Amino acid sequence: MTRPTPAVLVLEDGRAFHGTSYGAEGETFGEMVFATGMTGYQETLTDPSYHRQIVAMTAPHIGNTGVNDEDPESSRVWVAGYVVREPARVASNWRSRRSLDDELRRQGVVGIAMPGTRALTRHLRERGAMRAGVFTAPTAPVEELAERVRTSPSMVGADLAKEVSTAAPYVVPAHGVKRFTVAAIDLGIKAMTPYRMAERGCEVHVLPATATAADVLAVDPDGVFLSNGPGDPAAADYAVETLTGVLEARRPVFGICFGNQILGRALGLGTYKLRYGHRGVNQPVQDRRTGKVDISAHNHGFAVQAPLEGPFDTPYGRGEVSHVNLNDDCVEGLRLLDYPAFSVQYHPEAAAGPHDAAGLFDEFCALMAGGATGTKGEERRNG
Ligand SMILES: NC(=O)CC[C@H](N)C(=O)O
Repeated sequence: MTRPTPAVLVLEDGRAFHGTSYGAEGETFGEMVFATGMTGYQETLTDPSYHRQIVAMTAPHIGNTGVNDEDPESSRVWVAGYVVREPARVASNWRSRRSLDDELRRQGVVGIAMPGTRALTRHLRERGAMRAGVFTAPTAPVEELAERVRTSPSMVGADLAKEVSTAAPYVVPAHGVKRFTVAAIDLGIKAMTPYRMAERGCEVHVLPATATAADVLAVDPDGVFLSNGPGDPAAADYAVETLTGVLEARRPVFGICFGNQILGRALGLGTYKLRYGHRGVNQPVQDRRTGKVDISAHNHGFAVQAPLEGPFDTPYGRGEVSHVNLNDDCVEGLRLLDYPAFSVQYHPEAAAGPHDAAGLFDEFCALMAGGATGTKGEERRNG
């Protein structure tokens, strides 16, 4: 048996964790984040929102069910690096096609298996988000590697949606009878999202991140959807501009995660970086209209700054914070009261994850069925 290759994870503050190489060998840099889901490592790895992030899994065994060809959320692994405690020695599942180790190697994803994932998570919770590097077979001392980590790009100010978005538009057909046309702006969309809309009779026209309002309106959509995506929402002015054009045209709008942040910005709200973000499948979110709590899937490092108490003014009438996270009171949803638009900071498409919030897609359909308050709705009602 060959000896495992040593590897080291180095944080920008100089803290280092030793282990062995997992996946491809080499070196990689990114923002260090931890994900707490006990299941769904394939969906995590292929979520474009993790672009340029090194993801540590807090669940201690990863790879147990191998890799299948059905669960990926996109055509490739997006994480910049992968940190696990103990890789499964045997992959066992009827859908498994290959081991996770092989898949990471095939896709050139550098990772580390190390005993310290719990210590790492506690460190990030105490010190906050920071950059990191994974180095296999390292030859330089840790302090030198930390110096290199400190010269790698920061997540604050990073405009990444364009790097993961589709190059060309495509259409996901409605399942069964078509009820609505949706224009979905792909800022890093996950495969499950158009699927959830298609199951509800939506024909989904997925458009590149740089689509203009004119491109969106050319689809003549009943509703416009803004997806999740990587990077700092404060850097995505083009998406805010497109959404502003859509809002001026008074089409119904629904946004998820990055989409929630972009809607917030279009309403004149700011965004900020959370201390260490929410990534996992058991975050409690309360719908403030009903008091109902959903257990929900999350992946966000930024959040919208909005007044929690009472409606606030926006260029499109009154808005309110519709959902809050019960762990930290962070804004988890926005809703306009005088215009058919809403968004959530979490993932109702939830694969993997709880399905408590799947009804939000029905709410979007109900908004589209009600028609826009503007031209298209009027036309439908009159014609
Ligand atoms: N999943 C997402 O859409 C993430 C949005 C944004 N990149 C954040 O980290 O907050």
